[in-house]
Amino acid sequence: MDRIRIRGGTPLHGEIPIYGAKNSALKLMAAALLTDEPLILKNMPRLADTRFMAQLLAHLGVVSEEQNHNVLHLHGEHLEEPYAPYDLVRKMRATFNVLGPLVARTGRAKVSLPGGCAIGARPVDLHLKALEALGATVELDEGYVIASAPNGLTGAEIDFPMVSVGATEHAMLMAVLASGRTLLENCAREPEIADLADCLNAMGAKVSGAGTSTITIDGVPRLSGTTWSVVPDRIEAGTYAIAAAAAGGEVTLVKAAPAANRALWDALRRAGITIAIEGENVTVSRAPGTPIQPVDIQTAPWPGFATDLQAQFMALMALADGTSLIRETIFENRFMHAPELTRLGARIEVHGNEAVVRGPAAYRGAPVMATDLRASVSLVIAGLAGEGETLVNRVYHLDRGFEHLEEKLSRCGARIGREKE
Ligand SMILES: CC(=O)N[C@H]1[C@@H](OP(=O)(O)OP(=O)(O)OC[C@H]2O[C@@H](n3ccc(=O)[nH]c3=O)[C@H](O)[C@@H]2O)O[C@H](CO)[C@@H](O)[C@@H]1O
Ligand SMILES: C=C(OP(=O)(O)O)C(=O)O
Repeated sequence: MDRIRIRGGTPLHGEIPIYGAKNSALKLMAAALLTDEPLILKNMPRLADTRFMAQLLAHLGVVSEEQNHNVLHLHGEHLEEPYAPYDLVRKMRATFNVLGPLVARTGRAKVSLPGGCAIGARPVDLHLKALEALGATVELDEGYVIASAPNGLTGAEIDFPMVSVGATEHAMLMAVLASGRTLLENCAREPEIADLADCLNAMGAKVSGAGTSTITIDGVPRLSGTTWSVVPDRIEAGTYAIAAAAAGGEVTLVKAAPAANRALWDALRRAGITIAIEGENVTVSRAPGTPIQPVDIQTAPWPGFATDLQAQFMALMALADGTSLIRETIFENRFMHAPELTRLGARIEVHGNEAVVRGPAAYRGAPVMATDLRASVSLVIAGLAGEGETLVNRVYHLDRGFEHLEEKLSRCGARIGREKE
C-alpha cells in the first residue's frame, strides 16, 4: 500500500490545472447504459473511482476504451445480463446509479446495495422510491435490489422529502426513457446535476430545469450517443485553494469553474485570504505570516458550503487566530479527520454535528491515517502547512478523487512524494 510523505513549511507558488469532476464523470458514465451508440467523455479525470466504474460497466456490457489521456469512449451496444454484483458495487456510492438506467433500458436489474465513503448511514430509500414511483417493482433480497418494469417506466411526480444529489441524478437517469412526463420537486441543484442534464439532452433527452429545485423530464423512446466534456471539479479546485491558504503563497487554479464555489470564496475572503477571479481561473494568495481569521461555516446543499470541502476547511481553521465553529448538516459521521488533525497539533472538540476549532495551532508533522477521501486530503493540507514530516497512510482513499496530487503540489514547490509502506 502507498503512503504520502510531506515535509511541510514551504509556501506554494505556481499554477494548478483543475481536472474534470469525479462526481459528474461517474454519473455521465452511467448514462452510457441508456444508449446503444457511443458516448465519448472528454476532460475525464483518471481516478480509482472512474476505473472502478468502467469495470462495472464492462461487466454490464459497456465497452470502454481510453482514446487518449482524458478521453473515454463508452459503448453499450449490446448489454449483458443486468446484474451488478457486490464486489463491483461495494467500493463506492455512484456505482448504484447503474440501477435506474438498466431498468429503463432493459426492463429489469439486480444491483448490490452500494458502498462509498463511511461518512454516515447513507441509505438509498429515495432512489428506490423514485424507481417505484416510475412504475418499477422493487424488492430487497440479501443485500441486492431486484427491480423490474417489463413494460418500461412511466413518468410520475416525485417530491423528494430531502435534498439528495444522488437521488436527483438517479431519477433523471431513469425518467429520460420513461413514457410521458416526470416532474421532480425539491431536487439538488449542484453543478454536476446540470452537467448530467445537459449531456442527456445532447443525447436526445428532454430535461429542463436542472440546476433549480424543479426538474421536468419528457421521456423519449431512445437516446443517441454524443461527445461530452465533463465540468471542472469544484472540490478539487476548492481543495487546492484551501491548501494555498493554509501553506501561504500564491496559486492560480486554471479552469476552476469559479461560479461553482462561491460559498468557499466567501468563507476564504472572510478568513483574510485574497481571492482573485479572472474568467475561469482563480488566484488564491496569502503572504506567509499573515494571520488567518476564524470563520464559522455550516455545510449545506449547493449553493451552500460543500460538505466535500468541510474537512479541508477545518484543517485551515485550526491555524486561524481564534475559535471557529464548523457544523456538518449533510452527513452524520463526517468528522473522522478531527482526531487525525489533532495528532498534528490542531485543537478540535466535536459535539454531535458541531466541531469547535480553537486556533491558532502550529501543525507539527506526525504519522496519520487517512479515513476517507476528503479527510485524507485535509491531512495533506495540515502537513503542507506544518513544520516537520507528515506521513499519510492508507492513500488509496486519496486516489479515489485526486489525480496527480503530489505532482501538482510539487510543481508549486511543496516537498511531497509517494512511497510504498
Ligand atoms: C458520488 C457523489 O456524487 N457523491 C457526492 C454525493 O453523494 P450522495 O449522492 O450520496 O449524497 P446525497 O446528496 O444523496 O446525500 C445527502 C443526504 O441525504 C441522505 N439520503 C440520500 C439518499 C437517500 O436515498 N436517502 C437519504 O437519506 C444521505 O444519507 C445524506 O445524509 O453528494 C454528497 C453531498 O453533496 C457529496 O458529499 C458526495 O461527494
Ligand atoms: C463522499 C464522496 O464520495 P462518495 O459519495 O463516492 O463516497 C466524496 O467525493 O467526497
